Amino acid sequence: MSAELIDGKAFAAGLRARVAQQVPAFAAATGRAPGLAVVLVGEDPASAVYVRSKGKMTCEAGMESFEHRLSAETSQEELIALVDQLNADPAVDGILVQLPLPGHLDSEAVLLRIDPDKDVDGFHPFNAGRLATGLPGFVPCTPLGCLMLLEDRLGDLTGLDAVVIGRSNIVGKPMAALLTAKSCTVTLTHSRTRNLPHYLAHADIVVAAVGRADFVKGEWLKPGATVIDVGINRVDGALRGDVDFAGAASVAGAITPVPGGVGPMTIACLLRNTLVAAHRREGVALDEDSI
Ligand SMILES: Nc1nc2c(c(=O)[nH]1)N[C@@H](CN(C=O)c1ccc(C(=O)N[C@@H](CCC(=O)O)C(=O)O)cc1)CN2
Repeated sequence: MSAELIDGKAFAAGLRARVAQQVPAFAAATGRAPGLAVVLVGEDPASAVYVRSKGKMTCEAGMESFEHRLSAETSQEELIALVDQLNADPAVDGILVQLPLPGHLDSEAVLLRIDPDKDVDGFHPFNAGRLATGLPGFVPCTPLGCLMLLEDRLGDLTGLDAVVIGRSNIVGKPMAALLTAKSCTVTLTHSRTRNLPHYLAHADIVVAAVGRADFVKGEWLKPGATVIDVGINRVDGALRGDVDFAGAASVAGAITPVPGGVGPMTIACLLRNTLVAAHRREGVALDEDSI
């Protein structure tokens, strides 16, 4: 392996510490801590683990955690009623509905119901539009975390060739928008792109978010490329990324591991977005770029 390992776990710990540092001043100004409400419907084991971590890390940062665990049989009306209640609650600055929802629920309608100014997941179409047009809003946590890791390693991204693999609303599309805003030349590819290696051969930055274990091969990469692996695929009980790590690590300049790369950044960025939401809602000044 010649590639440098990008330690997302360590970077995320630093980000959570920077968030925590800001909480006492907010509390002094407003008489309360920033509040994050997380809604889990059903018993998906991975979701339950993520929700538990979110609650724990929210409290560790000195913020207020409101956890709502609903049964798998919860109706659309019940879930919408809870979102309405959280929208109206002044102690709640951020609302997150853990995905995926059970199949009988309409995720799009639920996400649309969240107050865009409390949408710390950045999934509401208002926030997607704000990102696409360069207006301040909330950026989805996983692509925001990827961008932070890229800027930490590469500094100014201007002019770099970036290939994003995957066109989901949660990762691929916002990732492409963020890199475009940083003046990269961005190619958004996906599982049906013809001749993916052709695009990767020129890419200084590769963000793989396609949801297929070991999909990206080392020989497709430009030597020295920075590779961000968003994939979390469970294969025979083990976690695998979307990138064939061993092959890629012998060609890339730097690469995120799975686990310990992008994953921990997701929750750290959620805490960051909650802190930002709280300050914006209360009209308290915050240097958002310093966090
Ligand atoms: N409403 C949302 N739902 C989901 C999101 C999201 O951002 N908002 N993202 C994912 C799940 N997720 C957070 O919710 C998440 C995924 C992975 C990690 C993480 O730290 N992963 C570890 C490995 C953990 C493991 O063993 O499973 C790592 O990569 O090192 C944190 C959060 C889908 N749903």
